[in-house]
Amino acid sequence: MENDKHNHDEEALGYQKIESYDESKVTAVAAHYKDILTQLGENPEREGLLKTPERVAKALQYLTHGYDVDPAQILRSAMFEEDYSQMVVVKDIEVFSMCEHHMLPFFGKVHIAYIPKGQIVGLSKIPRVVDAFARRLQVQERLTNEIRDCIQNTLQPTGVAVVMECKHLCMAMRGVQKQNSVTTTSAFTGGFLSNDKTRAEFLRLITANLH
Ligand SMILES: Nc1nc2c(ncn2[C@@H]2O[C@H](COP(=O)(O)OP(=O)(O)OP(=O)(O)O)[C@@H](O)[C@H]2O)c(=O)[nH]1
Ligand SMILES: [Zn+2]
Repeated sequence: MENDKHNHDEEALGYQKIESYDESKVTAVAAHYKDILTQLGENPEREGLLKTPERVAKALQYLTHGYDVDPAQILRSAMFEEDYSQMVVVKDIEVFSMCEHHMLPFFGKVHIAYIPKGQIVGLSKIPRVVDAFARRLQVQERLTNEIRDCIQNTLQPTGVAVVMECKHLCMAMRGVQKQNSVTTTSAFTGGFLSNDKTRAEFLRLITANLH
């Protein structure tokens, strides 16, 4: 009974609370990681590594749990009619994702704005949508566009703006080894695309030090 209620709540919210893992997937992925440790020249039987394959399998399951989340449903679960038609900006949202090329992290900040057209959304749902797309194998450009498209198509505001600034560990710890470079991507719809003043106002608000 308690369990039924829990599942029902998760369905309504559109996301799963990650407190449990798919044990059969953990076992399968862990077996591969045991082999990988051996291939890397390690001894998977030494004490410090005994539980490592299972930990890595769980970590990867967590870091890709966005595949099991419905981002549009997250927004739909908290949309309210409200007579407010100015820009709403949520800035400095931390984002952690993994590049699909190397499966290494990229992370930074995302700034999001929308201009409501009759409906607003619960503020916390915006970072939840970011996480739903970020906790997958990604490229920064697609992640930026997916967040924009989800907010635009679900909330149907007058415009959406997304700016993301990230460091990519595949560029810092290996490869070209540039530790300080930051990649910025952006995606706009509606007024943010067609109206220079609206876009400038958004860019001013995300760079302003108001608090
Ligand atoms: N556009 C884009 N490229 C990314 C992202 N994350 C990683 N990359 C790039 O994906 C590319 C993959 O290129 P490859 O030449 O196949 O891989 P590689 O030999 O490991 O390349 P290097 O990183 O230059 O050593 C690299 O240039 C990475 O910097 C991302 O989010 N967006
Ligand atoms: Zn990469």
